[in-house]
Amino acid sequence: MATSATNLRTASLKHNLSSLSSTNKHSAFSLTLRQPRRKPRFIVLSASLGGKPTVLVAEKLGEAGLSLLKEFANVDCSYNLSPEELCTKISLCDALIVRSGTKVNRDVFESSGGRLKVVGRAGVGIDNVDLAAATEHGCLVVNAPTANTVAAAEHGIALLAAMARNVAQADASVKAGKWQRNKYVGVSLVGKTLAVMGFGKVGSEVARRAKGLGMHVIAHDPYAPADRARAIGVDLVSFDEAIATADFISLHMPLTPATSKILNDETFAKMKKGVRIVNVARGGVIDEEALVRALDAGIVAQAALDVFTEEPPSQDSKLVQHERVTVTPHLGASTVEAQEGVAIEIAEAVVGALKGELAATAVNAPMVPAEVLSELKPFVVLAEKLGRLAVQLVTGGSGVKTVKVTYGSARAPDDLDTRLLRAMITKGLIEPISSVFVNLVNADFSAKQRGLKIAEERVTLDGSPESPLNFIQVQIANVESRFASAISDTGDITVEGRVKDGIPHLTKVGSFEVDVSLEGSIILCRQVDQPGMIGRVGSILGEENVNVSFMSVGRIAPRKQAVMAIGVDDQPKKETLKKIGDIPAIEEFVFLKL
Ligand SMILES: NC(=O)c1ccc[n+]([C@@H]2O[C@H](COP(=O)([O-])OP(=O)(O)OC[C@H]3O[C@@H](n4cnc5c(N)ncnc54)[C@H](O)[C@@H]3O)[C@@H](O)[C@H]2O)c1
Ligand SMILES: O=C(O)[C@H](O)COP(=O)(O)O
Repeated sequence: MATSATNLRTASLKHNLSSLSSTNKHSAFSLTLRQPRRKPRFIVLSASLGGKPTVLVAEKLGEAGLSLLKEFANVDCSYNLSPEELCTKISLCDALIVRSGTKVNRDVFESSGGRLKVVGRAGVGIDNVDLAAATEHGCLVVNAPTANTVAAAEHGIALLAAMARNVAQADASVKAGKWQRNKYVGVSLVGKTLAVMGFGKVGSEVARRAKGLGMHVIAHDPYAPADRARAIGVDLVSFDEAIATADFISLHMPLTPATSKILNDETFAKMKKGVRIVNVARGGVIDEEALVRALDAGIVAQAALDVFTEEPPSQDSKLVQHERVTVTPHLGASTVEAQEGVAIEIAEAVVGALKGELAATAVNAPMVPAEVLSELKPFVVLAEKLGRLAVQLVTGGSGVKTVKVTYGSARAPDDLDTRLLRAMITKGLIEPISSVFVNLVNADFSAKQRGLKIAEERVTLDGSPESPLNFIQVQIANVESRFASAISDTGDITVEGRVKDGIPHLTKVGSFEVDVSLEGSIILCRQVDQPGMIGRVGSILGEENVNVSFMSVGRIAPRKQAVMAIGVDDQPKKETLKKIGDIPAIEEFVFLKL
């Protein structure tokens, strides 16, 4: 077997391993442990002793939700509070409910003096809530992820049609006393190709509706199951094919490091001249300055935008003022029906959390006693990072649907509870590709919702059962990889890791053994093994001031193919990665964020 023949040599260039904590924005919440045979509970209100808890509703909430809240709590509806006013009020509140317009930052949690126990986000995105601060202050955050899906999809379709027929521009013109019938000739939707970018809850509803309008719908979503797309007559295609063939592009992916400014000068240049763009996802997925350039160059004929990098955008924004751009003030979720639904969903979640019940829409997780965490903590970090790595290696195929996790342990099967580890692998697999937040409470629910099946297998090893685990292996079946060497003999994307001296390490990629600590980010290169490779890559990174934390090379045999794993503290620039790719002996490489 390739692995047993692998000759592992590790060039440890620099050890900067002081912190075990993961650097991604959600990981601070991932350390929720299930205590065996005990039902986990969220924090229970202490401030409500002897009376009803107080819920501050800081943005308008549907009546049905308010009624539910009032049955259980004193409800203070105070809208348009300044940051200072919010901080003053919060010390008297046990829960806070907001939409996207209120910044719930660290100051809010600090000002609460420990009384604030639950923040409810009446909607999907929680970009406006400081999750790290919430968890540090023992405050649970819950959201309402499903009730506004249809509203967002309908708004996408409304913008699509309004844009194609110049509705907003023509309306303004008539109101200004003009009658410009020739100026506002539109384009038809029927028979045109719509590319839905992000085929999740909202994207698939948009696709369904666009089919009804007679459009030819394609979709790009590397993680969506092909059968779900097929079921509504949509072809899943690559990113390049989607943007190059579309007459209309509608964006429905979450804002993640991978999707940030995914529409930029380079990608606009690949689009059909005269393409029309709709964005009801998040402003940050478009490079807004590049969009203005593409509009002025005639590449993009029109755009219709509900969301902006900064909200509200500045009044003199060239994009907002552009005559071929239609804008709305983040109205995707704003229908009477959606807001009633969201209000009920969030009120139930907040009341449940105040009672100490588990919430399926919990975004973070409760703090747990340190002694419970201590044994599994490094494996929890390892599990999440392996999930993150594995999903970032996927490029296509039938979607991420089947994941096999193998735990190698010397402990008896009932002496190792893997639910936390499975939850963290699920978190790692789902979060980089969606707007869903996963923790121990909602992991299985989130996986099921996405049609993701996680099969677990235990391999009982000889040796001392002192450590709970020897290794964790994560395999994704029926997918293609953007790093072909990550596919092992079984045909699956395979990554394996171990904990060494308390630090999680990546120890196997595909059939290649490597050894790199799972911190910062990782570059994987497949190369023809030869002298000087570590030095060449190391000096390119050094010249660009990218700090290398670890480097190792796993090879099948001397001078044959090898995989080099390089841990880096900083994100290399595109040009730096290109220089590495340009080294003749390097056959493929990939940059992965942990
Ligand atoms: N304008 C509004 O008021 C409004 C309302 C609701 C949702 N939203 C936004 O719409 C977006 C979608 O929400 P949702 O509820 O459908 O989320 P979702 O998680 O159900 O769907 C997101 C989809 O994007 C896919 N995806 C991830 N990375 C991708 C990539 N690089 N390329 C292509 N696809 C990728 C995921 O696989 C997933 O299927 C989110 O950004 C959400 O915040 C906006
Ligand atoms: O994230 C969401 O749910 C949407 O963007 C809607 O945000 P809103 O509740 O502020 O309208």
